[in-house]
Amino acid sequence: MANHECIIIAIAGASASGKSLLANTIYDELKRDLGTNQIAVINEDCYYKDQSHLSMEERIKTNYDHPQALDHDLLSEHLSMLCAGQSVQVPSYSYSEHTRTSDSRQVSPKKVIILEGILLLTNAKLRQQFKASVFMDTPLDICLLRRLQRDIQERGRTMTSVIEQYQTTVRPMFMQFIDPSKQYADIIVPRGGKNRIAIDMLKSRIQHLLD
Ligand SMILES: Nc1ncnc2c1ncn2[C@@H]1O[C@H](COP(=O)(O)OP(=O)(O)O)[C@@H](O)[C@H]1O
Ligand SMILES: Nc1ccn([C@@H]2O[C@H](COP(=O)(O)O)[C@@H](O)[C@H]2O)c(=O)n1
Repeated sequence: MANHECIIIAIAGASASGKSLLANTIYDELKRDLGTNQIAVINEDCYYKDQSHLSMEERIKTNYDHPQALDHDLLSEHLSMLCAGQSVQVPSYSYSEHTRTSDSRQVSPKKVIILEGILLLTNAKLRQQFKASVFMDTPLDICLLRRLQRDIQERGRTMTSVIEQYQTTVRPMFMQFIDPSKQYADIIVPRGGKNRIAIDMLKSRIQHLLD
């Protein structure tokens, strides 16, 4: 597929603010009209830098909420390739191993790409690639409760480790990088990923851009 035009929508905001839920809801509802070949969700977390050369003790010390933890150059390159009609291999990431796995996911060019991730709006090069951007404005206490539950159930963490990480890096980096990046969003969504009016507005905007 050469000279492929694509619409990239970015969804940013705090950890556990409902980014994945919003991205996956829009994906599920639009794929019925567009077909699965025409829309994909890509998670910024897949672009955390590989740390296989570090010991587990060192990996645990990484600040995963700082922009430097992510390979935004590779993400930007992959978006350019997709928009140029080329397939990409999206890395696969393990939250329990704190590094990339040996797997990857092939993503072929799509008309619509929904990106979701905490630090997407902090990077000027990435921002230029987005047709529209969203910031999830969910209260931080709600995010913390959801993260606590999710990280213990799904990411192999303990209550103590989630609280420790939240105090040392997650909250400070939200204040330093993520919250200020809200200024770059086109749409600010309150109350999280089940906000029906926001879901419908974004779907309409995407349909409009496709027409
Ligand atoms: N509006 C909501 N009501 C109840 N639970 C929610 C809501 N939004 C998100 N969650 C739950 O909170 C957790 C984090 O949501 P998620 O969409 O994965 O956040 P993010 O992608 O921003 O980290 C998930 O377990 C999700 O099911
Ligand atoms: N090895 C890692 C990598 C990332 N994190 C945390 O993930 C959060 C971002 O993912 P969301 O799905 O919550 O948006 C981020 O706040 C990192 O702290 C981690 O704990 N370990």
